[in-house]
Amino acid sequence: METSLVLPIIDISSPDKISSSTAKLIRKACLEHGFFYVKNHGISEELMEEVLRESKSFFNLPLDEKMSLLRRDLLGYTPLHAEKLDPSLTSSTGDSKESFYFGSLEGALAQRYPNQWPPEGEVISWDVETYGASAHSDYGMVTLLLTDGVPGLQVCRDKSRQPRVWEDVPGIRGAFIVNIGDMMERWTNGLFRSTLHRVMPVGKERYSVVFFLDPNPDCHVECLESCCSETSPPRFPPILAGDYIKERFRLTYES
Ligand SMILES: O=C(O)CCC(=O)C(=O)O
Ligand SMILES: [Fe+2]
Repeated sequence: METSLVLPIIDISSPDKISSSTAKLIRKACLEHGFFYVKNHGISEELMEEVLRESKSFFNLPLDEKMSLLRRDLLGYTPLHAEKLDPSLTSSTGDSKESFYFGSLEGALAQRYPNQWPPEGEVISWDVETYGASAHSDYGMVTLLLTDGVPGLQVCRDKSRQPRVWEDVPGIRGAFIVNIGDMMERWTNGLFRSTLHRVMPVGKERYSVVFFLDPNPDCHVECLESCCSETSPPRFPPILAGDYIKERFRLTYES
């Protein structure tokens, strides 16, 4: 059964003076759902709309131009059906989703993982395609999601329950949807929840822009002292962030 989920909407205006009550609200949302909205984040609606417009222009480029930017070392273009976010699915076709990944613009990470960009002035307009992403949780720490308002995103709050119960997460104009990723779940010993989610096709094109905040590749991710005790020992072995992400990508692209 699919219902709409009412997630907390957290006002983060004045981040320099973020009050302890706001921090408490964020903590509560991470404990309860691993998903919430943030509003008054300081990014203008014009900029959010422009980013969605540029995305449409990029994905409307001829396939051979997009393929010339094919994903190398995690970053670049991934064509339709190249990813299967739920590697356990037995169907042979991957997700009905095209992506363009880019990372840091400067610094050591940008040198290690160079971005690929289309030539300037190449992006034009509109296309019709349906995007879907099979059930998965995100790999990193925190994800910020901007959608064009077309529905499709659903979460499953209890991944251990069968059959899975999926609830719609509607977009809220001007707000970002925020969700916790697996490495944050590992750090907090499962206290902060990395919630299973998916995107259902809704019969029309849908654009989303996603920011994945990941630890640096050489970061050791292991249970924080404050999140474990004798009665609640670490549930996940320590991992190196770079190795973990690479393995998740491998499963996504090779299954
Ligand atoms: O497009 C969306 O709403 C979510 C996309 C997503 O879950 C992802 O890229 O990890
Ligand atoms: Fe996701």
